Amino acid sequence: MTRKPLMPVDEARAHILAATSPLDSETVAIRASRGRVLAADIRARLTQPPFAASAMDGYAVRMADTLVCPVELRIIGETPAGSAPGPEIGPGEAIRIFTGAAIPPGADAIVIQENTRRDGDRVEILQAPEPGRHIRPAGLDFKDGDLIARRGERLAPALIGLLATADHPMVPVSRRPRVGILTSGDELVEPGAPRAPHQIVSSNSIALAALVEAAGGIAIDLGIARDRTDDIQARVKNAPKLDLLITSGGASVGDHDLVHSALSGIGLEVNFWRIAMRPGKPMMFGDLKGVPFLGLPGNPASALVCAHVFLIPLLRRLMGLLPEIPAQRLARLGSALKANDERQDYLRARLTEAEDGALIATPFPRQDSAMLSPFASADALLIRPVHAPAAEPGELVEILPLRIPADHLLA
Ligand SMILES: Nc1nc2c(c(=O)[nH]1)N[C@H]1C(S)=C(S)[C@@H](COP(=O)(O)OP(=O)(O)OC[C@H]3O[C@@H](n4cnc5c(N)ncnc54)[C@H](O)[C@@H]3O)O[C@H]1N2
Ligand code: MOO
Repeated sequence: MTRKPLMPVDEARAHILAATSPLDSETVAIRASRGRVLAADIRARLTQPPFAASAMDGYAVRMADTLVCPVELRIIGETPAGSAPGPEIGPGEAIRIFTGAAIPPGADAIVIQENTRRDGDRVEILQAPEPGRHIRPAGLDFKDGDLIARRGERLAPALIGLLATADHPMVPVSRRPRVGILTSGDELVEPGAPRAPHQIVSSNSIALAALVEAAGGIAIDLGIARDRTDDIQARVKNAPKLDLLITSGGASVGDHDLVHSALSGIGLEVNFWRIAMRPGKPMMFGDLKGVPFLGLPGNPASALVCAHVFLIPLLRRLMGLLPEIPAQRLARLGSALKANDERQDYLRARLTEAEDGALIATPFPRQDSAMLSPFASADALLIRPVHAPAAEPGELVEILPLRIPADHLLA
């Protein structure tokens, strides 16, 4: 039996991204916006700081009075943060001022209190300030109407703070993708449920749901379908409204691998099936009556590798996220590797640091796609290109970090 050549990983990802588009938007309170993705450019609604402000506790003075120090000035008022600016300072005068307070008219420098000696309503300036020293001009951070955030940016803590500062109590964000996750297999039972000796505990939908939620989506569990066409179809048909359907298992070529035929019976149009990737070869992508469909292999490591390589970019696309700085990094290989075949390999690997600070990626010796224990302690996926020649320790290799907090893990 001859087969079409397997589709390269990059091509498969490009197909997925080309076939999907960002979801519509909604408005949320800025306090509830962490991890969401801006659906519009945002402009400042005020100038920040709105007034020239002192950056230190001390005395507002006129430069002209402090050219020769020490010099004694008369204190004509006191301005804490939150008060209206003090009266205009005339020659020989100063105002006691605190961090964040408005600079009084006439003042053009702040002398920090450590450089003064106070005596009643008089202050001795011991050291001449520099012009404008410790004064934050109005608009130092941004001005009213400035573009301060772009559509497609993820709302991380600093950006949330910026938008709050710019007087935005509500922000427009893209809707969180609703992702239905269907598991299939007669051998599977939920954790904690009674099971026969020939059954195993289902983990894929749970791990995938965790990844979907971490990436900013809403995971909707469609349960475990038995290896029967009608059960697979019924669970999909009865699902609530979805933006993406994922299945795990039943993607391969065995007599009980029914996902393709069952979903084709209810309108699935396959975009591609089988890719040049290990693990993950039987992955499928298509469209089920307008809902994108990603059929992941059942082996737990295969499902999760495919999720990192395809599902996360797909969720990013649905949320309209701007392209990120490529997540891939270079590391030194920690152990020898054999030549690779026609499938791009994603090896679960541990990262350590060399004395010079460089990363060293050492693949786990066992890479069986049924094994989750190496995956759970892996720091990265080490990517072996198609037909890569044998490699020696120390050679540079590409890795996809799993633990460095990328923005998709902030949600
Ligand atoms: N003749 C061939 N056989 C297989 C091929 C092939 O090309 N020709 N491909 C192999 C590859 S590669 C993979 S990957 C698997 C994937 O097969 P399926 O997607 O059909 O997955 P299943 O057969 O349903 O399950 C595989 C394996 O994973 C376990 N599993 C399934 N779901 C879960 C779950 N939710 N939680 C935990 N474990 C799960 C299942 O019990 C099986 O052990 O096919 C190869 N075969
Ligand atoms: O793709 Mo399978 O995932 O090689 O085990």
